Amino acid sequence: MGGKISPSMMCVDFRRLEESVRALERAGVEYLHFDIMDGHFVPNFTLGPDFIRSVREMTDIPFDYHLMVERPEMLLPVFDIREGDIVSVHQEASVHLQRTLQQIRELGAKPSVALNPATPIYAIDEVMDDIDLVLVMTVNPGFAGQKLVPSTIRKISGLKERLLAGGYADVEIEVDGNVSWENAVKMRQAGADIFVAGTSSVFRKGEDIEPLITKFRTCIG
Ligand SMILES: O=C(CO)[C@H](O)[C@H](O)COP(=O)(O)O
Repeated sequence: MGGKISPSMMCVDFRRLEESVRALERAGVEYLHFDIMDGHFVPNFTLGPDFIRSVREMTDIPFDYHLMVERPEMLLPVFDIREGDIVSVHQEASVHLQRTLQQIRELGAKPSVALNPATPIYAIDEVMDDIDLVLVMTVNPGFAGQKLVPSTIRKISGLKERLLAGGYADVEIEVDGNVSWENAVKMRQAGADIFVAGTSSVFRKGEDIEPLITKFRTCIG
């Protein structure tokens, strides 16, 4: 099975939101990635619950919530989280990480831990039974259009080996940050399963989304 695509909704042209969602549906993307930033955990503010709910009314594509916020457990109730959605919380931001992951599971969603580039993979050893995914940040979170942190490619392959050796082959690896055509190929070879596609690949000024998604699929096939 090929890699899955989760387009970064902070990179959409908001003036053409509905049109973009329709194009993503036609292109068959597996998820929509919502970058939720609180101005504390990361130095930026982005998508809030009202915006995300308005997209929920447009489509049945499963949502991929990426909470780049402090104390994510406080915010879980404000989002319309549904069965089959992904919810990622940062290891660095959640004091009671295991409890938060359980809360996500109880909502019927797939619990995921996100790791900043400087966070080692062993930081999630004690919650391996509580997760369906690991989100490896390949840039420092906060802004689109950044350059890849090169050591994160090695981190993806290290994580893949650790998952296989530990009996967690079903845990998927998602990658986010400068997932360009070239970087996506390297990330796929290293073991990534789900690719957050942003300004580096499928959201380019003046270009149609569908052919860009088709091209992106050839990189993660
Ligand atoms: O979470 C993010 C940054 O924190 C964005 O999803 C991502 O970086 C956007 O993609 P690109 O790097 O391709 O512009």
